[in-house]
This record gives sequence, structure tokens and C-alpha cells, in this order.
Amino acid sequence: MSSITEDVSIENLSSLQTLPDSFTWKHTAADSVLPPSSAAVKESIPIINLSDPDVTTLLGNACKTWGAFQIANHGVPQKLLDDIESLSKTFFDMPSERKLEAASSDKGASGYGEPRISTFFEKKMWSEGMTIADGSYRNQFLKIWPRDYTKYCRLVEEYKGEMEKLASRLLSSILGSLGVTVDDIEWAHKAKNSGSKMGSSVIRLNHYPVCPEPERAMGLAAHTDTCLLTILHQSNMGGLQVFKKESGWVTVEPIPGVLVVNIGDLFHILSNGKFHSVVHRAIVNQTRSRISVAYLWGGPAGDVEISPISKIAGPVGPCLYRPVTWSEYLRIKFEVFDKALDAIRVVNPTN
Ligand SMILES: C=C1C[C@]23C[C@@]1(O)CC[C@H]2[C@@]12CCC[C@@](C)(C(=O)O1)[C@H]2[C@@H]3C(=O)O
Ligand SMILES: O=C(O)CCC(=O)C(=O)O
Ligand SMILES: [Fe+2]
Repeated sequence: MSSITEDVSIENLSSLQTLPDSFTWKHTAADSVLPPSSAAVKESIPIINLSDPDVTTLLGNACKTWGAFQIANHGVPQKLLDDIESLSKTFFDMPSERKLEAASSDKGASGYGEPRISTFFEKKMWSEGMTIADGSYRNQFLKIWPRDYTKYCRLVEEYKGEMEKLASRLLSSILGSLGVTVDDIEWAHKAKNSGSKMGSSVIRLNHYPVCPEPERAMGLAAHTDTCLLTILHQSNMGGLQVFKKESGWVTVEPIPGVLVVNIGDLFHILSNGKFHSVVHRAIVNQTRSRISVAYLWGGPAGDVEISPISKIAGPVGPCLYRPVTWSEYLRIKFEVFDKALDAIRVVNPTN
């Protein structure tokens, strides 16, 4: 039974011995975070070697069937993954008062705090996070790490650079599976020709402390990401689950050095509904804390509109969605949450 009823803040989760009422979720059978019965076949999202000669087909199939996959041979140095993970650990291991010095001024901005989606749920999530959204994270790093500030800012910039390269490479390959190229997208074509970066992105460091009653808690509630795609580095502790209509919640087992990729809402729009943004969540456990580092890639820098690729929609076929910038879509998402795609749909898919 939960005995603590007072308001508990996320920065103190690690010290709690019982699950406070405000963190106790009433999971239905379909939502259960308990492992499925042993009779159930253990499914998993595809693991794709990016050096495979069939990579385009494999990526295309994974995007259609799952909206998520794992990638090996991605070219991101292991040391960089280890370093960003240890930066995260250093941050979350700090005393609450120091973490709060980096608190975000509002839910979408850089800084420490609850997940932005928390406003849509009655109960609190068993996690804390640090959003690294734009240049403003530097002021927060300076406050909390006056001595290591330069080192950590450099690390974040290097991480962003590598992730952006990987994201652009994935975009090209995935588009290939739809029979189009980056030249069919005005913003991607421009970026390619000018050699400029396709750099609107956010990094979210997530920490899921050990939980006294994991089966009644929720680390990060079910959601889709708003961006084009998310590249997730999860520590060697599992917790990420993706939802598949036919199978329910499927756990993504961590594999050292392998990254997870999720299709986000903007890719659903870009592909004119061919790929679905995957619903996913993070569950927690009673034995070990967990860290994940999510790189959410919005594609073009600046306020550039993303719309269905006309070649995919077909010369006469309908475009299912109106053009939208990432920032406008974020505004809509955080007003209507899981109805955001419906809010920008212009054609009913059954028409
Ligand atoms: C740009 C953003 C994407 C994000 C909301 C945010 O404003 C900042 C953090 C992102 C994140 C990370 C955790 C899950 C998520 C749904 C959330 O609550 O905050 C995503 C948001 C998203 O993809 O829309
Ligand atoms: O921690 C995880 O495994 C999932 C994180 C996530 O979904 C996110 O940051 O958007
Ligand atoms: Fe997510």
C-alpha cells in the first residue's frame, strides 16, 4: 500500500522506499507493465546492420511494420556514447538542489524537469530528465559545472554532430525504400547542395531511478515523438517498450553499442502516412536505475515546413496532411496530445 500522500518531487525519487499515491498508476490489462505470460512468443524489433547491402529494404520494412528498429555498424564512436552516458550519470547523481539550479523555465525549453507530456496524465512518472534544446543549455551547464563547462559543451556539440550525420544518412536510406531521394524534398535538397546542416534537434537525457513498486509505476508514459526520427542510446538496462497492434507491448532489449531508432510524427507526415510513428514508453525496475539519451531530430534548421512528399502521395493522390513546421506541430501536440495528427489532417485516409 502506498503510505506517502504528500506531494513528492522527481528530484527525490531515488530516496523513496514506498510508492507515493501521486506516482501510483492503475494499469489496465492491456497497459500492464508486467512481463507477458511465458506462452507469448518473444518478439523484437528488427536489428539492422547499416553495412548490409539490403539496408534500404530492411529499413523500409522495419518502418512499415514497426516504426522502430535497432542499428548496428552505425559509425558513432563507442567512446562518444560512453561519454554522453557518463555526463548524464554525473548530472543525475548531483544533489537535488544542484539539479534544480538547471530547472527549465518552461516545459519545452532547455533544462531539468519532468517530461513535457506529464501534463496529459493524472499520475506522475517515475523519471527525471534534462532537455538540451538550443544554445540556452550552455548557461545551465555553466551554473552547475563551472569547471567542466567547456568539456561538457564540447561533448554535447560533438554528440549532436555525429547524431545529425547519422540521422541524415538514415533519412536518405529510408526514403530510398519509398522510391524517392532527398532531392524530392525541397529543404533536404537545399541542405545537400549548400552543404549546410539539417540541424534542428533536441537531446533529452532521461533517468529512471530504482523504483520500490515498478509494476504500479510508469517511467515515461506511452507517446509518439513529434520529430522526424529519434535515435536513442539506452544504457545496458532495458525499459523501453514499443507498441505493436498485433502483439501489444514489446520490450526493446539493450544490445551494447547498438542504437534504437523511432519514427516520429513528422516522418509519418512526410511519408504521407506510409510509415507510422511508433507508440512507445519506458517502464522501471526494482534493482537498477536506468539512463537513456534521446536525440530527437526535426530535420531542417529554422522554421521550414514539412509536408507529404508529392511523389509519394502521387500526382493525383491526396496529401493527407497540411504542411507544418516542427515548432508549430509541437504547439499543437502539447495542446491536443494524441490527436495532433488528426488536427492537421486534410483528407480522411478512407476517402
Ligand atoms: C522539442 C521537444 C520534443 C519533446 C518535447 C520538446 O519540447 C522537448 C523534449 C522532447 C520530449 C522528450 C521526452 C518525450 C517527449 C514526448 C516529451 O515529453 O519531451 C519528447 C517531446 C516530443 O517528441 O514531442
Ligand atoms: O528512455 C527511453 O527508453 C525512452 C525515451 C523516450 O521515449 C524519449 O525520450 O522520447
Ligand atoms: Fe519518446
